[in-house]
Amino acid sequence: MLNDYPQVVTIAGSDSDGSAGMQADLLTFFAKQVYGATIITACVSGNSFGIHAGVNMSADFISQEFKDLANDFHIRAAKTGMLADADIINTVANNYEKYDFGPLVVDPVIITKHGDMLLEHAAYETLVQRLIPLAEVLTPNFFEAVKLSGLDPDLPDFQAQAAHQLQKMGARNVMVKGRHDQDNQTTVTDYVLLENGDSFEMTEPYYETTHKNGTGDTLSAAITAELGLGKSVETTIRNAKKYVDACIKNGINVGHQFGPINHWATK
Ligand SMILES: Nc1ncnc2c1ncn2[C@@H]1O[C@H](COP(=O)(O)OP(=O)(O)O)[C@@H](O)[C@H]1O
Ligand SMILES: Cc1ncc(COP(=O)(O)OP(=O)(O)O)c(N)n1
Repeated sequence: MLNDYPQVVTIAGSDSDGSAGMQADLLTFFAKQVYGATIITACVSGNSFGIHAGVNMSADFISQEFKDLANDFHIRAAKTGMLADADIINTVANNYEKYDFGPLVVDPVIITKHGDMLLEHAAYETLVQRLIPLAEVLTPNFFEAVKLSGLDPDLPDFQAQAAHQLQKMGARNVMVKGRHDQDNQTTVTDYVLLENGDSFEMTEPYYETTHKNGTGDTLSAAITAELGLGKSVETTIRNAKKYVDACIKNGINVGHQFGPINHWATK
């Protein structure tokens, strides 16, 4: 007998240290009990000290990956991660529009929390024009929300205003993740604006740890997995936040500087 698991796909970069990128996505898909396929856009080489080299896949190769999956699989939800440049964004948008891969979670990956650039500056406009309108759920971190919305991060209600701005730019549901770079911080608050105009905040403790690579990928992959399982957008976002919180809280001892989170964690 063959068991049935929903099939989902991550359209993202490979990160050699396994802490982020499609490796974090696949670990999350496995933990969430969905089958994960991959459309690889780029490969970066690095370790817990940072990223040291990278190569991008060609547009033809990425299109072939889409075609091969579409010809054989029933993909029920998809997410994007590192897309590297405008050419790759256009290729991904064109192919996503061509095939039925279910709802799209767009994690607008621009820079890692350690300062490594994963998207060319010249590609921001393409991200806005081509990908944000395709997003069922858009999950910018605080920095990405500043870049994409153009709003002043010091506004007292910056996250809410940015979420509304990004929704006007075409994303159906927007989660603007909270800052976690401030002195004496005790909590992190993410802000969510749903398609119907409802909004809510999610606050969890702030964990002071060197092991938090891949948090954004894990969150967006968990949302994708549960969309693939047929859950509502609000439920997937709430559950994803709980999952990533557990993954950060119960760390694992891997790497000598900035390590991964723990995808085995459940609470
Ligand atoms: N140190 C931390 N303590 C608690 N929660 C965190 C911490 N770092 C990130 N998070 C949470 O992890 C999720 C991913 O956010 P973030 O790390 O900002 O994304 P990205 O990896 O895209 O920069 C969010 O829900 C955020 O609130
Ligand atoms: C290939 C690749 N490498 C690194 C990242 C960054 O992961 P993310 O979860 O977005 O951010 P950090 O929390 O690790 O800074 C990526 N998306 N893709």
